[in-house]
Amino acid sequence: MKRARIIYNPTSGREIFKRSLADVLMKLEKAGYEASCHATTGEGDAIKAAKIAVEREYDVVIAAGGDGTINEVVNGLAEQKYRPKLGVIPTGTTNDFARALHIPRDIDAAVDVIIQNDTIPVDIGRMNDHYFINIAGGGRLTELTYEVPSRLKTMIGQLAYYLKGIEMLPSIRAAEATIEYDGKLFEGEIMLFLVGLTNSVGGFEKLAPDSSINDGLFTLMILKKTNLAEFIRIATLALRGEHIHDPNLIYTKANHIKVKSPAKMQLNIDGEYGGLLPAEFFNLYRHLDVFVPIDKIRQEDKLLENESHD
Ligand SMILES: Nc1ncnc2c1ncn2[C@@H]1O[C@H](COP(=O)(O)OP(=O)(O)OP(=O)(O)O)[C@@H](O)[C@H]1O
Repeated sequence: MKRARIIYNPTSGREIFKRSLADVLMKLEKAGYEASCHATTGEGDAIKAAKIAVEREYDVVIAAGGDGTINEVVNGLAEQKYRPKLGVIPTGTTNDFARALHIPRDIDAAVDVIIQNDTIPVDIGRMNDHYFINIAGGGRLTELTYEVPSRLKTMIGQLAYYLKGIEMLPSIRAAEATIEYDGKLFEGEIMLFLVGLTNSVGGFEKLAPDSSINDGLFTLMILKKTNLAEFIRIATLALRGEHIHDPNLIYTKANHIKVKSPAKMQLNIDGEYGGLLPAEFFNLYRHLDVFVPIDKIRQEDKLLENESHD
């Protein structure tokens, strides 16, 4: 009998998952799984729980929560030799990873996706010693480091705030940066850089419209030094996916990226504070098998290859 471990964040989103837990366990049991669960207790607990699930050789780990919980579960799995297949039940406030994989937000429908048993191998990002599923990046935000506690939104999420008129926009300053990407070199003043895995991030659903979840490549975006008006103009274009040809932006694909700066530039990884530069990024090609609604995925040519069914 296959064994599934549910790791869920009881505080995620509107705390709806707890009420469905018994139904989810029963549904999995009916589908032939021996299922058990772990409720996370706070920051970092899902990492530990995922590592324990690896030690206990579960066949499947199901992360129920928002992107923060999935990020932690992936951080617990990514370095292990044996990696259980990953199921996702998106119950958070932000569910960009699930959206990119067309995993439904309805709990029952998300469990059905796992039961249907179709998986695809998905790329995972590594920034220094940490793993990410959606996006990482950096920019020089004067003062902001101290104003905003550790739980920063993604860089682009911050852009969304700025667009809504929050007064932090003027605190983005250009800084000198050196960015090496797959043998190419950029040197100059930048406002920010982003390293994306999925196409939709923090409400910007067309941020990287051509990104594939399993081609081994990041979408690298480098926004060169601009004035405030230009910055807002480009962010507005990004809402519509029309930023990618803008001359102020380098928009390209890369597998290995190194960034350094003489300035103190802060990093962000999947919406959390990620320390300061320098940073090195690796794309871990098809590193995790994730349950997906294969019919929906098939409609997207990009993800057609290498699906598996067992
Ligand atoms: N029992 C808990 N109490 C408080 N925080 C928790 C608990 N369990 C996990 N967490 C933390 O909550 C963070 C956010 O969780 P998650 O992304 O699942 O939900 P979310 O609804 O998207 O969150 P948020 O609304 O805070 O953005 C996790 O990264 C984790 O560190």
